[in-house]
Amino acid sequence: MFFDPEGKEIRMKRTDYLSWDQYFMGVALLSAQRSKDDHTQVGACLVNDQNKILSVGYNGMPTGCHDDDMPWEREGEPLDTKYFYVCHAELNAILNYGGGSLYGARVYVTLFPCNECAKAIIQSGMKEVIYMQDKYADDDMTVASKRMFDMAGVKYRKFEPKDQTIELHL
Ligand SMILES: Nc1ccn([C@H]2C[C@H](O)[C@@H](COP(=O)(O)O)O2)c(=O)n1
Ligand SMILES: [Zn+2]
Repeated sequence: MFFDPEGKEIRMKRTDYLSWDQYFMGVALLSAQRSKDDHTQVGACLVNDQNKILSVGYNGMPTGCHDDDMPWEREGEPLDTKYFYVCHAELNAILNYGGGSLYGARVYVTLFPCNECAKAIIQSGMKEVIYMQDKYADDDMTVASKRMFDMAGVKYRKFEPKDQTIELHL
């Protein structure tokens, strides 16, 4: 605390608050922590142009398909891997939204959208993707996503964290 010569407290404006990007990516990261995927946890947070959170999601098995009864393998017989079954974070966030149109919204996602989610993002009218990781950048599905985003006028940019940690004090 600081005081003026009369001993009166000088109030300082707080500067250590989260930016909108940090806040929404923080929500996406927290949502990802709900995923049972032992290899890649993904979280997504949909936000409107007034910075209101519309929906969140994470990668998980469809409702009624119990996590413990489903395969989480990455390799092997296709039917015995997770890929045919798991619902991606972005798609869950889109489907979890019960409020009408997502036109003009942006999506904060911890991993760059695959081609299937890219289609859903475009078709639901969202206009911007802010992503954290792009670990499958060289895969055809990501190349296809970027090709579609470019053609459809959906902007995408990498989230650049100021710090590597977001602290939660409970
Ligand atoms: N944008 C994305 C990309 C992937 N996912 C999900 C789908 C799987 O659960 C996992 C990827 O598994 P991996 O091949 O890395 O073992 O992430 C998603 O939700 N959104
Ligand atoms: Zn996807």
